[in-house]
Parts: sequence; C-alpha cells; structure tokens
Amino acid sequence: MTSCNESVILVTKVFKGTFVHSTHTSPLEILENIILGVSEDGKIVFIEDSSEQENLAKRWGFENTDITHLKDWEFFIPGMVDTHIHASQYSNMGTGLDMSLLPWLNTYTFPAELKYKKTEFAEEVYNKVVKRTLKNGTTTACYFATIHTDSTLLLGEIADKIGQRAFVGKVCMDINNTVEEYKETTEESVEETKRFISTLLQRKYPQVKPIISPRFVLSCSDKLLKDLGLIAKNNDLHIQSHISENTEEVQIVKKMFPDYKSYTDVYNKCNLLTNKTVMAHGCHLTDKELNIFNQRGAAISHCPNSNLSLCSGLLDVRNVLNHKVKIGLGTDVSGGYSPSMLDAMRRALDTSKALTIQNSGHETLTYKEVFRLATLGGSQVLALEDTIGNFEVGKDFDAVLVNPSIPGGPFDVFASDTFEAVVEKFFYLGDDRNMVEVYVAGKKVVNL
Ligand SMILES: Nc1nc2[nH]cnc2c(=O)[nH]1
Ligand SMILES: [Zn+2]
Repeated sequence: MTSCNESVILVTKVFKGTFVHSTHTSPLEILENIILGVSEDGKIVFIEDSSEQENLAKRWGFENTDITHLKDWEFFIPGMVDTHIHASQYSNMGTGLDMSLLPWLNTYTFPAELKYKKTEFAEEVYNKVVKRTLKNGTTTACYFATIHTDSTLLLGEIADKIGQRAFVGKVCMDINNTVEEYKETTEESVEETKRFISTLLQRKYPQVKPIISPRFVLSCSDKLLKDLGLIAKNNDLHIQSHISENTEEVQIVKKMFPDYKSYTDVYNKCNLLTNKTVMAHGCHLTDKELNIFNQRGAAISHCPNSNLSLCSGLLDVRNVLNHKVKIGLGTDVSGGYSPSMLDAMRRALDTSKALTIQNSGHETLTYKEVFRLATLGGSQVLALEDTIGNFEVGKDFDAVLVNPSIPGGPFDVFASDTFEAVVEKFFYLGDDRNMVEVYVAGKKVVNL
C-alpha cells in the first residue's frame, strides 16, 4: 500500500469493524462500522465511518483486499496500561498474602527480590512476566525491578525485544533493617541509578524508558530521596514510588519525619512530586495531600487487588477524581495476585461498592469508568496521553483485538445480546483467551 499526496506517510494496516474506547467526555464509546488506518511507524492515520472507505482508499492508496475485517462480535479496545507492577515479584505471584504490608515485605518480598542478583534468574522471570502481561492486554507496563542494575537493564532489553511499551525502574533503597543484604549504600544507590539511566537511554529503545524508583520513604534516607529528586529534575525523568498504602506505614513516616507536614510533603520537598510522578496506592491520603498532588500534576496508581489482599485500605477513587488528580490502575503484582488489568478493573469496582456499602452517599464507580481508568487514565498517569490511551489520529496504535465468542472462552454470547452487553460481559468475565491479537505501536506482539 502506498499513499499519494501525503507521500511520506505509508498506511500499512487497515481494520474495519467496531472500536471501543474512552474519551474525556465519555467513559465508553462503542464505535461501530469504523475503518481505521495505521501507518508504517505505528500511528493511527485515520479513524472514520466505513462510508468513507472509497475516499480513504484513494487518499491513502490502499485496496479493498488490504482491509482486515473484524469477525462478528469482535472489537478492538486500546491496549491497557498497568501503572504499577513489580516484575521481580512475579515469581511470588499468588503466594504469601497472609500478612499486612510491612511484615509481608520483610518475610516474602525482600528475600524474593534478593534473588535477582543473578541475571539468569532475572532473565527467566522477566521473560515470563512480559509475555504474560502482554497476553493479558497490558501494552504498557510501569515496572519496579530490584536494586540490581544489570538485572534491571535486562528487563528493559526483554520488554524491547518482545515489544511491550514500558517504564523500567531500578529500585533504590539504602535502609533495610530486616533483610540487611537487600540494600545499597546511599552512594551506591545514586551512582547505580545514574549508570542505569545512562545505559538504558543509550540503547535508544523506542518504547522502553527508565523511571526513577525510590522504593518508599521507609526504605530511603532523606539524602537518597533528595539526590534522586535532583537526578530526575536534571534529566526530566519519570518517577515512581509508594505512598500512604497502610496506616502503620503512615504512622512510622510521621514519626521518622516530624519536620514534614505529611507523607506527601516528604516527596514534595525532595522534588519527587512532578507531573511525571506516579505514586502507588495513596489509600490514606488526606484531602490536603490530594490538593498537593493536583498542584504538582502528580498521579496515583490505584492497586485495588493489592489493597484488599494485604488489607491495606479502600482507596476512594471518586474523591481522587473530584480533586482532579490523575489516576489509573495497577496490578501491583505480587501484593496483588493477578497480572490482569481486567482483574484490576473488577477489584476497583468491588472496592467502590464496598465504600458504597459503608456510606450510601458514595457515588459508586461504573464499569465504564474503570475501563477509562485502565486505558486513558493510565496514559495520563504516565504522561503519555499524547501517544496512547484511546483511538485518536496521531496516537500510536496500541490495541487489543477481543473475540468475545471464542470457542472454549470464559463466557457465552447470545444472539439476543446487544453489543454493549457483550462489551460489559467481557469486562466482567473475559480473560486472555478472548484477547486474540495485541498490538504495540502498530506491531503485532501477540497472536493466538
Ligand atoms: N505493595 C507494595 N508496597 C510497597 N511499599 C514498599 N515496597 C512495596 C512493595 O514492593 N509492594
Ligand atoms: Zn508496589
């Protein structure tokens, strides 16, 4: 296929069928009878009503035989964005959820992360986590790895090779009083972070970028936090950490940092709260702290499976939205036991319904809203809204082809169903068996 007058843009893929996505004004749009074109470099060139097919074919130089027709009931959704996942905890996923956060970290998680000193171990797990999440429709993942630079670089290499869009973070921690081997000196942490960033950036992966990753306040000295804030500022980098996940953690932070006004104030004063920051959890943030998030343009990753599994808290997403703070969803593997963003959507709904049980005045989230959180919301959280999140001309084609009636699939579709009912069933009941193709920047990275 060639283009004519727009000679520099080559349309290499054309799909015809139904597209389901979110916009700022509508959490769920079902666009039927659509024709969408993707350029050689993976960008959406047009998305129009199929009645425009002939005009588009002339303008962009494609033939009828170049068009891929979606089958009955099939639809595309935007690739989902996991705004918080620990790649290194994937080997523990589905185990050890019988404790609250701090004992869980000391008993299961730090010993597990220590194993990534060996790059052979990292290689096996990181290949598996990237493949598993992609197969579940996560086209963008924001990963924590471990303190080990070489293993973390390997995670970046693997995400690039397999084709997932990713932020990759070398964990920074210079405090660990329980698993003493699993920490760095302050200098090591800073120097290795610099090495990690410069090496990863030199590799010029198109979709894999570094992210500054102080573990959380309880694992980092004041000096380390400040130095990392400076590195992020000087290099205009993304930042991720954890905040106000559990009440015990919040109390200890208060005691450790009596001169700061709040947990949020600690990160803020260290230059770690920017419009490229994503903080996981935030279950116990006050309205004052949410206002600081809003002012700084910082975002929250809501990790409802983890919040329930570790009995951390119930984040009031409606209140976060009312404060105009950017918010998306995270699996938080392995505090969360599922690698699936569909699960994150369902647990976000469960959490919102639990809040409604406690307070009938609470405005429950809808299934459409949690879909928006998993896609467009996630793109905002990672400051990628101009690149991904929904089907708009100029954005990259990150997409999942859903076949709701796949033989042997997890639910049934009836001839009497409306299209919207089938989309809703997929969100509540679907799984990776329904995700028959996955695209990142126009490239097919999963094919059943
Ligand atoms: N859920 C979760 N919370 C944390 N807080 C600090 N580290 C972690 C972690 O690995 N998982
Ligand atoms: Zn986490």
